[in-house]
Amino acid sequence: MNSFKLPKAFQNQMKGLLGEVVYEEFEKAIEKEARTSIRLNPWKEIPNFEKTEPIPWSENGYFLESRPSFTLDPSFHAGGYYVQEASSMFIEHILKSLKVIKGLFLDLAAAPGGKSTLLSSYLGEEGFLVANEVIQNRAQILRENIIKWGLGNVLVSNNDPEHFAHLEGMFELVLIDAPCSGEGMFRKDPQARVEWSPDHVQLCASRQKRILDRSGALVKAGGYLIYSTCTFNELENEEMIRFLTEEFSYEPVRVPLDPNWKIIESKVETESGEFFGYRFFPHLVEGEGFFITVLKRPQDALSLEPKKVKDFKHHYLKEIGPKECEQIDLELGFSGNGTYFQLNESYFRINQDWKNHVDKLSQHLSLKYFGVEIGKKQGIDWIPSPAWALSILPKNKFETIELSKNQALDFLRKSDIQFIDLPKGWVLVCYQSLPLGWIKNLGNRTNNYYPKEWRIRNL
Ligand SMILES: C[S@@+](CC[C@H](N)C(=O)[O-])C[C@H]1O[C@@H](n2cnc3c(N)ncnc32)[C@H](O)[C@@H]1O
Repeated sequence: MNSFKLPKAFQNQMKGLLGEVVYEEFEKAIEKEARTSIRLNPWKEIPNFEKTEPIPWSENGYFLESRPSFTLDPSFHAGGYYVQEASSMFIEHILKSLKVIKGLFLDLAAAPGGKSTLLSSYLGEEGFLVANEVIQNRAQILRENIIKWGLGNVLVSNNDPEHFAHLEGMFELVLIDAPCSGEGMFRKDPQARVEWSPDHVQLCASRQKRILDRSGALVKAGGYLIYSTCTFNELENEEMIRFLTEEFSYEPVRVPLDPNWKIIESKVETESGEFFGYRFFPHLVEGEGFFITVLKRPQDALSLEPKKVKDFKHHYLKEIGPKECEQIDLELGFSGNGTYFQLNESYFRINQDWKNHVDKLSQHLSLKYFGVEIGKKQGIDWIPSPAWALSILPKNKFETIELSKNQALDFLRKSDIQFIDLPKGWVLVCYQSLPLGWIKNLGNRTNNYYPKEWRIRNL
């Protein structure tokens, strides 16, 4: 039983939404323990994962029997899976059922990266995602999670929604997982109950309007805007659909539902017709409270396809010419259509198809990461970066060793590990075949190159 009582005004609001009788069930449900679920990385296989109960709307989502210590599981640090509550995974169903084109996506409020890793998985090698977070230290966590997920199809930026003004009509899909009053988190996060008040709901709604005001025009013609919150009240949900349809031209989208899922469809009357929202109540769904809506940008809206910049100039990003890119690919054992940029001496690789987009994005956004950071070049040698180890790019030029669980945890603690017969030079260390990072055998000692800021502490 939670020691933080539900605020009276919240109880009344929910009774208004659900009725007195159903409210009782709702209240009982939020006093119960939340179920733990994970979403597997479809590009990284965990050999020993025993598939548990699947999440009905997600191909890669599973409920776990109990909550293990994820920190003590090396496969988690290797980006083999992401811990995410089940309702949020519904985005996968939306993308698949609407067959959203795998183009340029934007996740405007992305940290810590739950939904970004889902979008990255959906896009795979065919699309590219801008994962943006306004708060600097949260953008760092987002960067770490994107690097560990490892697909190389993401650019992480640290900007206010305001800074996207020059990118109107550029995105196939814009996701706004808005900061909200967090009513759907009352079970998982009791502190959310303390912070809740009707005034806070109003404050969140004003902030959401500000964010939507700056993002409504970013979607290209025929593309989609997805808006979601982890709160139940109408002010932060249905009202935002009304706001969007008043400010921008959008068409309604209805998402197919299986009645067994018990997701509640909400119909919203607007001047532009009837729109739809989807609410996840914890007494009906095995997941946290959630609201999501999808809107489609009409075909006659603006679209922006970035053109090739002839003389790309940037104050810290350097473009690498095609000849040198080919040479690097050859040296590192990559095939396919990669292109490189250099930033602070380090080389970053992206799929050539997204180069013009990255050129354009880099002119307007504060980049924290993009593609895969390969590493630095020292003479004819490469100093491989931790991000390359964690990426799905090949690492065939290096020796590899498989670690036991205890050795893997020592590596992740950045401790020294004793090895017998370790090859000389850079060695890729893996746990259950999933790469974790690099060590370098200098003969008389071995250095552990796991990033200091990611190391696991006190465990
Ligand atoms: C619900 S969380 C996002 C969770 C994330 N999408 C995920 O699935 O892991 C909302 C995010 O919005 C960010 N945020 C707060 N104020 C904001 C603002 N004014 N504009 C844009 N984002 C904001 C917060 O820092 C937070 O990371």
